[in-house]
Amino acid sequence: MCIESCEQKLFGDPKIILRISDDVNDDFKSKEIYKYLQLAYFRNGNFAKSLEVTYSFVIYNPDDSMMQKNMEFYDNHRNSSSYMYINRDAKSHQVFFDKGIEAYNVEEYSKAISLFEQALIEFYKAEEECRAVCEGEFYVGTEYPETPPSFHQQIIAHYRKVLECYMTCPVELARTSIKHVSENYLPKHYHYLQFAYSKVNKHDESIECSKAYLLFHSNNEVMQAHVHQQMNAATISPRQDAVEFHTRLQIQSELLKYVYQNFGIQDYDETLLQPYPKEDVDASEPKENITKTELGNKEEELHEQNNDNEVLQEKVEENSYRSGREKNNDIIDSKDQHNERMEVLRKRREADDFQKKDVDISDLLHKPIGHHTIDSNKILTISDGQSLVQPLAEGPILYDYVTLLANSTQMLGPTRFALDGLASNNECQELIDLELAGGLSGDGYRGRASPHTEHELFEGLTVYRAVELAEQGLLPFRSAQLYYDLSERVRAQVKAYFKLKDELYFDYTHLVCRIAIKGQSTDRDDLSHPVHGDNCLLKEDGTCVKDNPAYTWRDYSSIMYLNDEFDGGEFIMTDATARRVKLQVKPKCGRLVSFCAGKECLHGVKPITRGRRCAMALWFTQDPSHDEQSRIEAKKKLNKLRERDEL
Ligand SMILES: O=C(O)CCC(=O)C(=O)O
Ligand SMILES: [Fe+2]
Repeated sequence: MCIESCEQKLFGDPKIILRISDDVNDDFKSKEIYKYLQLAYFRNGNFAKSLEVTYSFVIYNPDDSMMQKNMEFYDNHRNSSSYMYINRDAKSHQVFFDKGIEAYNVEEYSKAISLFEQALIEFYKAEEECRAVCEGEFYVGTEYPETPPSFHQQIIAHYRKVLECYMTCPVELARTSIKHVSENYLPKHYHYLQFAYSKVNKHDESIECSKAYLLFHSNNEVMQAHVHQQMNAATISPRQDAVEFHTRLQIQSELLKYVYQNFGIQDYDETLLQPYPKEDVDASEPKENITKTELGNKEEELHEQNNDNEVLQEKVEENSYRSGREKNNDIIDSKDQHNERMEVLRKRREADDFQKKDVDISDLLHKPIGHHTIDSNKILTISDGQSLVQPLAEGPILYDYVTLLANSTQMLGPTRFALDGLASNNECQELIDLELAGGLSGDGYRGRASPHTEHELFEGLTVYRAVELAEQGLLPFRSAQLYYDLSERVRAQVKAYFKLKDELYFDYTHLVCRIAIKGQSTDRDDLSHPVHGDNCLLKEDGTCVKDNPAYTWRDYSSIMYLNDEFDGGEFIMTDATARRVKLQVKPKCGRLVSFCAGKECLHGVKPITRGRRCAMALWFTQDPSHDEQSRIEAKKKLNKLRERDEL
């Protein structure tokens, strides 16, 4: 009642306020109105204004051929150099954002920071205004044509419309033309800011921005790596502005989903529920240089997105159109400024292209995936500690005799690490002897002696069999116990390093040796173990799907190597193509590699061309229903054997 009386005072009797038709509204939205306006200005002899309106229209509607022609007319007009190209509808958040990118491109990071920060303030202000408008007038319209809607139907319809309108706000604010919305627009701010802040040594602010970005795309490897890399990251929260926005967006989306699901609404636009769809991590290469290549890509994206703008702005010249200039200072480019900006962009892109260039994999594309790889131009070889900067541990190292060799960042992807010294030379030798004495040909592979390559033999020994043989007096009890204890040592370290809160269970414990078959192993181009993910099936198109018969419940994998007296046999990790090797680790006694079991950690083993390569391979799960039963049995037997020994 109160609102109504205010409105009546201000706008008069609501009954006589005519509703603006959808057609008129649409014309305003698509800026159709400018077509009339440009003609009116032109007829009136106000070329400057006519150009301004035409330009503003064309930026938004680049496909309109009639207005494009008008634009050409102005371009060719003898006085055109004296007119400015002004976008009268430039949104201030976008203006600040574009200028932020310009500053970033010329490496003026402090300036870029203040521009991006201002862009965020403007964005959130505009988003709030947008939502306020959503709460405005509502007409049920034609949705219930036959009978007038009931009170309850009207409420649902209104509620739905308001929520849908809310959800379109961030999308509309990222719109650059009638057909183009700058994808991922808001998160990009945080992406740029995290980089800019770290450049000016504001590391806490940088982490806040990485964490803000991760709210929108929790799988982004670059941001994850950035957060992991920082010791104090756990104590820093994501930016408050992003948290508030993201939380509200999620609530709105949940409410809208509820409306769709509970009021029988089937015909709805699913994209509305998720304005920032998941980033396709698979499609992007693992980034080796944190943020730089990533930002390089973003720039290109932005460049494309602004292309229409740039083509038009290229024709701009310094001039005397004072009033417009004063009014629209921020959105005017002189030709010189513009050319200079383009040159900086071009150089930057060239540098990034160079960085992005890597070994060509096209020759491998017709070969079955996983079986053949090629080393990246920038392949990283981890062979000993000295070749790497002392890494920052992402989680605690439990044993003082252990040294961290590489963290996730240094291993060029998320959820991985390597360390040295987890087993002594004597311990390694004892396990190798154990395998020699009790290992079975093709164990774990239905007895196939060469399950991965015809050039090698494969043998394995489970912890259960080791204990069983010890029980029968065929193997030393001590060695079986050592096998069990060492695997337990690895489990504890993996759980600690990855800071896992839930329990980590063994899924499978295997002592394995791969043996080069003499005489045929030197001239081969296959792998000892083809590239794969441990919980997914690698498809020809490079995707890795968590499906039967893969061990989909596996979460983490670890290999602890026992020796180095062989040729080849490097553990390798590839990029998402599964063909380009980005990283290789040379096995040696006590060296552990640990990594995620999924598609983000595609790995394999290079051919062993001489000798016998032994390792303890362990697969872990957080699903208690897959806790390795035979291992539990083995433990019981070990306890009994110990008691027997002690008696
Ligand atoms: O032995 C290695 O280095 C890796 C083996 C492996 O990836 C596997 O058995 O799944
Ligand atoms: Fe594996």
